Amino acid sequence: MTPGARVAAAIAVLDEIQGGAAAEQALTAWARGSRYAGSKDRAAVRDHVFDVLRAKRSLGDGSGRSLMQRLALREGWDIAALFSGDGHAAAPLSAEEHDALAVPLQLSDAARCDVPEWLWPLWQYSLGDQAEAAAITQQGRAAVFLRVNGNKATVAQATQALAQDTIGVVAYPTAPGCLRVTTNPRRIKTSAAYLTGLVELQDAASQEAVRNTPVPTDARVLDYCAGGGGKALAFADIHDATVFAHDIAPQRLRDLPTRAKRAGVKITILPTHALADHPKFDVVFCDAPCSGSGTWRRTPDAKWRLNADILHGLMQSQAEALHGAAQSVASGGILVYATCSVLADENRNIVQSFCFRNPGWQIVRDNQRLPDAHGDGFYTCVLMYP
Ligand SMILES: C[S@@+](CC[C@H](N)C(=O)[O-])C[C@H]1O[C@@H](n2cnc3c(N)ncnc32)[C@H](O)[C@@H]1O
Repeated sequence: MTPGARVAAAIAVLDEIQGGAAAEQALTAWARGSRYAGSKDRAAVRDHVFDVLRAKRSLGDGSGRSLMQRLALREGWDIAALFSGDGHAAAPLSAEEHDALAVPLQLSDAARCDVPEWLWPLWQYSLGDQAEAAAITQQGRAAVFLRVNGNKATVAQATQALAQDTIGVVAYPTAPGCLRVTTNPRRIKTSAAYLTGLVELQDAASQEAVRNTPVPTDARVLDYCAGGGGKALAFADIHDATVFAHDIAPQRLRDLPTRAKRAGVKITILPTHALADHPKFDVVFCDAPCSGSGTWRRTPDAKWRLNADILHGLMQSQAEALHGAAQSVASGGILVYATCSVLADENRNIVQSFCFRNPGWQIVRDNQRLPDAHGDGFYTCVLMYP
């Protein structure tokens, strides 16, 4: 596909999304109907679509065609070449489109920062003087990070293995075992280093959260909201602990045995009925469901789908998950509440209300990490019942 044809394809996909389709579904449907598109074409179209979605409001929130025109303008691309009408490229700009593009958009602060209008007051309340910077960071792409599985390889060995699949990485100063991918991130899942368990895809902020959790030697650790098991795998790798995984939705755990085998670690899955009778744990990590507002660079359409009702539902789930997780903490143990959100309503406010309703629990420390070049936004709070 020519660059113009890729832009035209992105316009069609964006029109589907603007019409209500989910981004991944719209991209999959386009790929299925476009067998001529190779992997590089699919990647390029996906990049266009996601680049627009991260900044949809500041690009005018119009049709796919106008969004792609504004993206091209912002990026300094040759608009006449991309909208040439040649082959499968989109039609040339009309005189009206030229005129419209020449006029800067009048944007509210929320639109300029690509935050939903209804959320802007909460965003500002949560992030204070970092509100604009954190939002603007999420208009761009996120870096890709790997965790070297210390059971299987050193950083040098993993780096060398990745290089054999032409994947470039740099070791990351903030966390031992953390690598930032510099070239060919799309090859990771088919690389020998990944398939043999030398590395896991995991954001630097998640790695940091697990690494910074105070885990006594030989502790029993429960990943209470384990989902795909990313945190459980990291606990088993980073800490000298026996690791258990639980999730209210057992089907979410289905890949964990395979992942654990690949990583060469042991993780015991505990279904809900087994948890109540199980001896309690020294550390319970509660990675609660959330808006993902610290990860919107990677899931930008989630930003635009969030509304007040959904947020309220998430806050109820968070309170329930934290309350449930607390039941499994052994006397003298610790409870960690975590989300990949930056909103106070999903983070400190949930923990404070839990402490208010459960006297005795105390916050030892909490940390709100904001999205930046070094990882996602992520909140952690360590609690104890002294
Ligand atoms: C943010 S995801 C977890 C991501 C996972 N820890 C990882 O690193 O891949 C939240 C998970 O919490 C689970 N969940 C929601 N409410 C729960 C509850 N009350 N008890 C246990 N798990 C819950 C959801 O099914 C979901 O898989």
